[in-house]
This record gives sequence, C-alpha cells and structure tokens, in this order.
Amino acid sequence: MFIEPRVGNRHNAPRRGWIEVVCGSMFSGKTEELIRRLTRARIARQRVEIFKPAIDTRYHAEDVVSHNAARIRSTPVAIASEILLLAAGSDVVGIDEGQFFDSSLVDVCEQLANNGIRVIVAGLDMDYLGRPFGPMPALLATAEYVTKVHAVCVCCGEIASYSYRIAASASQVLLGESDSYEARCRPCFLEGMQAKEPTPEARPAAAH
Ligand SMILES: Nc1ncnc2c1ncn2[C@@H]1O[C@H](COP(=O)(O)OP(=O)(O)O)[C@@H](O)[C@H]1O
Ligand SMILES: Cc1cn([C@H]2C[C@H](O)[C@@H](COP(=O)(O)O)O2)c(=O)[nH]c1=O
Ligand SMILES: [Zn+2]
Repeated sequence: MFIEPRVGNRHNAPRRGWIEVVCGSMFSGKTEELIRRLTRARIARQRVEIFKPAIDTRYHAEDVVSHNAARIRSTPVAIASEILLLAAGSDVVGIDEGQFFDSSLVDVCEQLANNGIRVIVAGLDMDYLGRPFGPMPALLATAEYVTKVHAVCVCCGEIASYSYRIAASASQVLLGESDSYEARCRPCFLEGMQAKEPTPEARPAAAH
C-alpha cells in the first residue's frame, strides 16, 4: 500500500521499474486508491502521467473521477500504444479503467516498467457476469504488486467482489454507475443472476 520508488541512488544503479495493479468490483475504491498513490508520488516530486481510455466519458472527458468525487487530471487515449509515446520522461504512470484497453496494454506496461517506470493500473477484474475482463487477468499475472479492494454489498453489507448489472443490456461494455450497477457479495450476486434466468415455462420451446 505504501510503495514509494527510489528515483535514483548514490551508486547510479539503473532505475527500477515495476507494475502495480489495483483491482476489484465497481465501488471498491480502485480509483480512490490510484489517486492516493499518484498524489503521494507528486508530493515526492516525481513526474507523474495519468491515462484513461477515451471511451470512459462517464464523469468527465479528461479527469479521472472516483464515485465520491475525488479527481485528478488525465490524458484520454484511444489505444494503449499511445501511452508509450506520451509517458516518455515520467517516473510514474497511472492508468485507470484498465479493463477497457486491448491486450496490448500488457506489453505497454511491461515496456514502461522495463524502462524504469513505476506503472499503476486500476481496473475491474470481472465483468457483470463474473468473467475476467479484458487485459486485467494478464496484468494481474505479470504485475509485481497486486491489491484487491472490496466494496460493500448493497444487499447484505458483507464485502462485495461482484458488479451486478441492474440495467437491461447484454453487451460487455456498458458505461454506468449506481443507475446501472450494484456492488454485491457472492451469494447476493448468485441470487440476482438466478432470478434473471428464465423459468422453464418462460423458455422458448425447442424446435423439433
Ligand atoms: N457499495 C459501495 N461500497 C463501497 N463504497 C461505495 C459503495 N457505493 C458507493 N461507494 C462510494 O464509492 C467510493 C469508491 O469510489 P471509487 O474509488 O470510484 O471506486 P471504483 O473505482 O472501485 O469504482 C467509496 O469511497 C464510497 O464513497
Ligand atoms: C461490470 C461492468 C462495468 N462496466 C463499466 C461501468 C463503469 O463505466 C466502468 C467501471 O467503473 P468503476 O470505476 O470500476 O466504477 O465499467 C462495463 O462496461 N461492463 C461491465 O461488465
Ligand atoms: Zn450480499
């Protein structure tokens, strides 16, 4: 939680880079934690760059904004490879909503870290069906540091790891907040998913 990089050292050893991932369900505090780490890096006078996918226009076109209105200025990018060009000269790179990038995000983070940059990615580990989301599983495998944060289940108050979709859409990507999603624990998520399944009577009859 308190990982602070050494920007240089007395012996002029090459600067070390690494990858940190902050994952969890919606409302679990991923963005807050990302902002907290980046703010500390700025206090330490490190050069910080922040990126988010351009499709994430939910709260603001440019700022990264948490559900409780903490915010930090970022650069929206259409594809992960843009980050490589824009991050040159940084000590620390923050990336929010990692799940929305394509699989090349993993390579981009590796290259940044190999070049001595501390990379912090926040993103959903699972989609609304509980499936691994986008490049996040591969990032979790390659990161040096992984933090899984939890929300509070809106049904029972236990810790929540699932993002339960209340909006009627079957597309994997559906931007939204509490109008479209609820943080739920495993039993409450399963209960909701079972309630959505059509009953045998409501299922279309098989063609003969
Ligand atoms: N069910 C919930 N559980 C926990 N926090 C919640 C919940 N609903 C709203 N919040 C708010 O969301 C904040 C976390 O927001 P944020 O960092 O944007 O989360 P994430 O990026 O993981 O979606 C919390 O500090 C809290 O104020
Ligand atoms: C579960 C799930 C979420 N989304 C969208 C909804 C929000 O716009 C973001 C997640 O934001 P947060 O910072 O983690 O709250 O992702 C989606 O498109 N598909 C999903 O399955
Ligand atoms: Zn619950």
